[in-house]
Amino acid sequence: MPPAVSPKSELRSHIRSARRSSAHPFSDKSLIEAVSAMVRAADARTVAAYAPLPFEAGGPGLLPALFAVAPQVLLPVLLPSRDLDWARYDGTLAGGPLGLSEPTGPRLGVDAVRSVDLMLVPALAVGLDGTRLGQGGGSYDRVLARVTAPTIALLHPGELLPSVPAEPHDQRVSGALVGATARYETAHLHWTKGCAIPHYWHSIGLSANDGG
Ligand SMILES: Nc1nc2c(c(=O)[nH]1)N(C=O)[C@@H](CNc1ccc(C(=O)N[C@@H](CCC(=O)O)C(=O)O)cc1)CN2
Ligand SMILES: Nc1ncnc2c1ncn2[C@@H]1O[C@H](COP(=O)(O)OP(=O)(O)OP(=O)(O)O)[C@@H](O)[C@H]1O
Repeated sequence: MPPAVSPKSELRSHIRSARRSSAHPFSDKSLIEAVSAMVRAADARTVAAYAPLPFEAGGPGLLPALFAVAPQVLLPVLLPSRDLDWARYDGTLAGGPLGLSEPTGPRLGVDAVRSVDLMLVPALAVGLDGTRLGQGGGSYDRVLARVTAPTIALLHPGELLPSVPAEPHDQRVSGALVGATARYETAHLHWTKGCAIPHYWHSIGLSANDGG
């Protein structure tokens, strides 16, 4: 008998192989433009972000753009427990476990994210209710439970799904920013029902639903 494959791991493989088989230059560019506009409109001082893995939404231009627009950017450092410590991004990264690029500065502790103004969250897929499918370490379930600021997952086109498989421990994101498919499109902001859209995001010309 073949080994049982969970619905989450099946969807992870599907999205990982889809990401590997097509580049998303318009998506990455539109995500970077939208994120920069959101940071400016929110006047966010401290933004928690991530160093995109190859094929992850945002691409190699995400951090340089954020560094230029946000006074302080925090990046995750994977702990042996799979919880996440945080350190300030100073423009340099070093190789970490699992092919990750991590910041090299002083570790600020797992609670440093409690005081961010905005969190950008890596994800493979998000459901319309905000349920997030990640890499499978359970790291962001722990992190999202600590964060009160808006939490926005960055996605490539086709990765915002009607629903994704959920388990009781899954923590939802407040929204998902989905990158564009063509040169002149903008990213689309999907806001999870029940989360109020901060007023400043109405003004930045993103295509968005109206939350709830
Ligand atoms: N850019 C980024 N940084 C991040 C995360 C993330 O999802 N993206 N994390 C989120 O929690 C944490 C790291 N957790 C991770 C857990 C598992 C794998 C993993 O299984 N990687 C696969 C390859 C993935 C692929 O091919 O796309 C592997 O090693 O086989 C990666 C990161 C913290 N930093
Ligand atoms: N709050 C938690 N504390 C400890 N372990 C947890 C917690 N939440 C989830 N986990 C563990 O992490 C495992 C993987 O969770 P899940 O499949 O939801 O990861 P994910 O959200 O896709 O991954 P990631 O956040 O790292 O990208 C779960 O099976 C569970 O054992």
